[in-house]
Amino acid sequence: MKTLRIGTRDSALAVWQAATVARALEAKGYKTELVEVKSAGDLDLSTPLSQFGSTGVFTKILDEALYQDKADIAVHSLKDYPTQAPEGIVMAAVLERGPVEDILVHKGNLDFLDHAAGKVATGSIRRIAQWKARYPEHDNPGLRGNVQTRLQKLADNDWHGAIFAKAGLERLNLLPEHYEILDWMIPAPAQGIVGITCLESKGEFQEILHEINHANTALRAKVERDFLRTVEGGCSAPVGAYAEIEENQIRLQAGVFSLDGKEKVRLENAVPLSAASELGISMAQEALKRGAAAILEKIKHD
Ligand SMILES: NCc1[nH]cc(CCC(=O)O)c1CC(=O)O
Repeated sequence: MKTLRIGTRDSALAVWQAATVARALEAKGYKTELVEVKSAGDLDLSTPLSQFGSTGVFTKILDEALYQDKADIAVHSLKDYPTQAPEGIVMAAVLERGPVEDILVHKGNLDFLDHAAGKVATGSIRRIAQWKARYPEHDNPGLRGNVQTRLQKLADNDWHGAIFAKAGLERLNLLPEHYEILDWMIPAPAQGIVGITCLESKGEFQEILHEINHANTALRAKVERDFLRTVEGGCSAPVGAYAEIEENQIRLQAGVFSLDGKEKVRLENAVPLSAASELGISMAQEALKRGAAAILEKIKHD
């Protein structure tokens, strides 16, 4: 078998994720090499992410690498990958989920949480909406860039804290001394999950990737992303979804939030594993009926 070319973005986190995929494949006896590419989302740090229009700003460049046969497979943070894969591309495997939580990195003093002048930086509309729901007086300065850049910006500014995915910091050994797990914040669908794509036409790569697929993680990701796909209708929306498998059941917690934090629809439901394929979709339909449709319509308008 020839060497598998693994496409990855060139950020430290992306390379860590791709190297982890490489190790898993090598443990199964395959040879690998990394092919690093830059993405538009990494190059233009001045534009807020929400203004790139559609989802997939980080991921298109790796889709291109597959189409152009520059890579055989491509490694993504699954939460950044569109819920509908582009024509001819399949999400062929996921690795076992890492930490799923959002965390608040702060400067050693949490007193600001009780004060109106609190400043907590994040570039994610899902995080802003949930933060505003809990701390309506606080300011949420925008924050973009890779993990190291964002930690540096926090250090350089007068902000009290900034929000991160625990997975990203832990994977790079950058978890700082002062942080709090935000157990009340619903994570992004598929947060903490590494996904691997290849061309649909390449059955041989799909079979290889199947060998490293983590089935439990794949099921949780499917339910969370089914919820997102059903509510979102293509735009990047403030949506959280978190699925857990317990014995023979799968439980989904999900939420859709208005940007000012004033409106929210939160749901939680558990069903037998045999009904997992319907759970995300039916809960999304329920959420839309209970007000999520109106929240999302307003966001599209503004
Ligand atoms: N949107 C950027 C992004 N994409 C994946 C991760 C971290 C790994 C993960 O959540 O799977 C991050 C950083 C963050 O959200 O703080």
